[in-house]
Amino acid sequence: MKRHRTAESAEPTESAEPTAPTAPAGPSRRRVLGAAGAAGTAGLALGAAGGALATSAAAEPPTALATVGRRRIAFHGTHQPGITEAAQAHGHLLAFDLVAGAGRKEAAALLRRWSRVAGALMAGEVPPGRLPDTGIALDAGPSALTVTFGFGRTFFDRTGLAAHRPAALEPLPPFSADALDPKRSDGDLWVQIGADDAPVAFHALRALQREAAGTARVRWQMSGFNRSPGATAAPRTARNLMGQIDGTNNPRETDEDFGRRVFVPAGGEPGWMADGSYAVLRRIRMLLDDWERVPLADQEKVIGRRKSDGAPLSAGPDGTETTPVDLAGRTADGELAVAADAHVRVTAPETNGGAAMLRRSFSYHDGFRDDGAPDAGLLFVAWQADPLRGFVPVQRKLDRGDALSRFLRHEASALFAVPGGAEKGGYVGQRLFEG
Ligand SMILES: C=CC1=C(C)c2cc3[nH]c(cc4nc(cc5[nH]c(cc1n2)c(C)c5CCC(=O)O)C(CCC(=O)O)=C4C)c(C)c3C=C
Ligand SMILES: [Fe+2]
Repeated sequence: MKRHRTAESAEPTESAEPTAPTAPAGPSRRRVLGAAGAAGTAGLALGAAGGALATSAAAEPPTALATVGRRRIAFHGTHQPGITEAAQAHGHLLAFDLVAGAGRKEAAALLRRWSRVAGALMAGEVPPGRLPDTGIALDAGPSALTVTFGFGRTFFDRTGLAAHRPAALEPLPPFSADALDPKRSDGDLWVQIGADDAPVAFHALRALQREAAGTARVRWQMSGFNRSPGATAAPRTARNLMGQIDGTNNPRETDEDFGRRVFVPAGGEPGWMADGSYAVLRRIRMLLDDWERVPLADQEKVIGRRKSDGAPLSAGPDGTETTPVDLAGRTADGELAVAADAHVRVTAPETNGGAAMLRRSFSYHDGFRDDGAPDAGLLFVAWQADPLRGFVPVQRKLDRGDALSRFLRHEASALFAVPGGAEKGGYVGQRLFEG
């Protein structure tokens, strides 16, 4: 009988193949469940709580996982996971602050524990931990889980590592449209979790939070979502909560300059950030009540693309999402086809001295505000080798005159240094702590 891919059993498919094998050799969650009651394996692996959870399961070999559960992404590698892969259906973004008395040694130990836990979780295994596993993700495969770790500006002072702080972590400049909540901004440490299954994502969140106890405390947490795999007939670019296809003109891994735009080069400063990247996070609330009153043709002018299929307004009726935008294109009346303040014109690399970033965002909905408006929008996450040559110039330009900005409120902001990936047997940030 088929089993899903685990560290012990490989059943590769194109989408399930990790780019590199993961190190932890913990028991597969489904294998543990299937073997419950047999030779006490489950009790050993899960502790008392997990063993109790598993006793009702039949001692049968696990059946094949459905597509969503099978997909496994490697934890170890040149870059951390969660940057270049398509954003998953469920995401959690969390910032932690070190607790009083926790310094460099404690932080390094935490990153070591977090890396072990993340590697196991991403392989679909029961994570090692100081407490018995919660069992939240029992039965499920890896489900494309990724866990990504970053360091905020304040981390370096608190750990005596100020001399190693990247210059790129200078605070972002203020923008006129900012209405930032400091309690939901910044932070010493950042964890980005994504998975195509909601319990798998929450399981990771709890496992990582529990490992932090005594060293770091959650400062803020935001949860988001994207379309579930399989919801469309074929994989499509995501839509945001304004209904637009969003992500079309992202840099592609096949672009000649992709690596240079997104990742810090070897030989870059500081040395420990080689192969790392900088993540800018903005919680951007959408004024959906206002937006939804705007007629379709005007909504399309705001962006510069058709809503139905994402084709640029500079293309004719046969244009598609992938038709290149012609910023000089004119309508029959001689007007610019993509308006002077259209979002795609204002943000295009051509109008920003080549500035580009990889956008990998999650939508969010956190209920309703006192006035009845949805508290909903975009957890905008932008990846770049240098925020001063990616996010900052583009946001400055948006601030000065972008048709979309009047429907948006930037409510939280953070910037994190995300080091390169961990080697097998190593941990994220090792070069910072030990280099
Ligand atoms: C500072 C950078 C950006 C912010 C903030 C931002 C917010 C934001 N964008 C959309 C919707 C769309 N953005 C699109 C394209 C696009 N956006 C940015 C940058 C920021 N967006 C860039 C660099 C680009 C690509 C420009 C290009 O090269 O053509 C699009 C069009 C489709 C696409 O290419 O992705 C949409 C739609 C929202 C809703 C939003 C804040 C909530
Ligand atoms: Fe945008």
